[in-house]
Amino acid sequence: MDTGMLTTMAAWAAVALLVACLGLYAFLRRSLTYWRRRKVAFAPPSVPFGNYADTILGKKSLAMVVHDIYETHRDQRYVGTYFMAMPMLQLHDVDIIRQVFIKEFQDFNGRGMHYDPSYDPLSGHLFQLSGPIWKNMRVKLSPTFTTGKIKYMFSTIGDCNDNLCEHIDANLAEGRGVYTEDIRDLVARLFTDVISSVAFGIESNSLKNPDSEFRRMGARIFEPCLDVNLRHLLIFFGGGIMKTFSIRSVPAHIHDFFTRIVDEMVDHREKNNVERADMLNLLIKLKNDGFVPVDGPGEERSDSQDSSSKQVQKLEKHQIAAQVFVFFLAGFETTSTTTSFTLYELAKNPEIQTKLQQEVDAVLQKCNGKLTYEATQDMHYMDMVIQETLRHYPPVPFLTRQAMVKRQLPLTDVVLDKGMRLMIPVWSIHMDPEYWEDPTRYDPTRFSEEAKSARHPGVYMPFGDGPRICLGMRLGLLQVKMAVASVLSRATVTLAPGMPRQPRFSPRCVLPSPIDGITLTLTARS
Ligand code: HEM
Repeated sequence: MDTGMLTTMAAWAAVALLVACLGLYAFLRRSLTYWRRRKVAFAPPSVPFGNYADTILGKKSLAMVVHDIYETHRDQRYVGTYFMAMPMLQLHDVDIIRQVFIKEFQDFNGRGMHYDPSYDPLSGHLFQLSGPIWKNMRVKLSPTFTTGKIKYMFSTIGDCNDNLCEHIDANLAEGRGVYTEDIRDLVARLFTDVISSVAFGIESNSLKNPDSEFRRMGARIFEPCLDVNLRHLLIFFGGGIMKTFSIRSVPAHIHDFFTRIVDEMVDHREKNNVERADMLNLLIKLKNDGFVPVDGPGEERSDSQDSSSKQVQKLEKHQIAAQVFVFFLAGFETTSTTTSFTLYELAKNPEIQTKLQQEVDAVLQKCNGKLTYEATQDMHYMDMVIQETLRHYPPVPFLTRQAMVKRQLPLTDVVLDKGMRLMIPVWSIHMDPEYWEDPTRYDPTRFSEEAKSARHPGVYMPFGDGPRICLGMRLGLLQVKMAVASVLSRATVTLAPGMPRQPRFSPRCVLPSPIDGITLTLTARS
């Protein structure tokens, strides 16, 4: 080919590229007028990232960007935003939010998240599903989390907690009564042990071995770095992109690890008729029978027990892997964040810590020093302390819902297109002075029965609300209580030297991740 011809081709290619760029720019500009055309107040977007440039570029966490929008549009009941060119509506009015969560839930039952089990089997889990597939799965899984089933898992959780006590006692002895620990890492390892044991029936041994395979996988899933952050953002808002480029919810080595482990465990248990007090056992029942039996007259019944539909309700093996995966995902990061921030706040608030220690001591005394399930239910001040932590540091600082049909936004005349995503700024509402006096003050008395009943029920939602409320709430709270009680019964916590009094959060993490970790000094109690 001669040089003239090459030059002409390069020129045409440049023109084509320019036209494509201009076309894309015009498309984005037009898309970004969606809310203006509908006369809905909106946060001014920019090309190409809409309102989320800082999050996509890893400069600010999604929760902070959502919070900035909340702060600058505080007077609006809802505000239009754009994730790149995709319009979303951020809801500020707590009455509208409650209608969406509860009363008109049937039209908003999705989170708008990516899932496509055909090439990404682990995406087919409860958190990412929507519509009838979600409903069917939720009905099947609900009996796995009844009080009876949680009691059934209690001894397993207790064993992991005993390891925590041994670890603290050994370190206190070695440090002659005082030592310093990265609490966030410690409890992440503890809960990795708890969840791998109650979900998979595997002793991951992460407390003793920080380099265990389960701990490495868990740490990688939530690592505060740009590629993990982008993958999480795509799961929330970029399902189309994920499908087009066959991007999976987790990197290949994590996908392979979880699917292999579950395959091996299911085969092993079925061949050897092994029964264990864990979730995998219950999921295998769902695979073989289509339902898990309820425990007694006080337990929740579920549609999954309708024998006429047992055939359609049986789980496939890949669905077991996805559900076990979400229990792992949802089960250790949320509880670690809650436990470590509770201990952090107790370290900053010694009077609250002393009061809680007194309650723990009294309850432990009643059960001869060995924590029982019933004893954990007797710790009422502990409940208030944990609830206040969850107000300050909700592990899931924002929630999403999706309009499953074209319809009006409840209590307004705004028409939502089918598929429209709704953003609920949980953390901003938890910190709004309109609902919480002096919101930055850590004060568990906000959660006395009297104070709770005097408040609008929609201003506190660390576990979400309505039919999609966290399925593992009771299990999560139990884990946190047991870990906090174990620490406080043997040590008093204070901030380690250099630990800031105001945590700084990583801009590259969808879930709150303190940049400085949470390092505390533990001093043996006399
Ligand atoms: C302190 C601990 C925890 C917190 C703060 C928490 C918070 C949440 C939140 C905010 C949601 C979304 C709810 C909504 O959209 O309305 C959720 C969903 C979920 N959580 Fe938790 N969670 C915790 C512990 C756990 C544990 C221990 C498990 C299981 C082992 C678990 C399993 C789930 C599942 C399966 C869902 C999806 C429910 C659905 O979509 O139907 N969570 N959680």
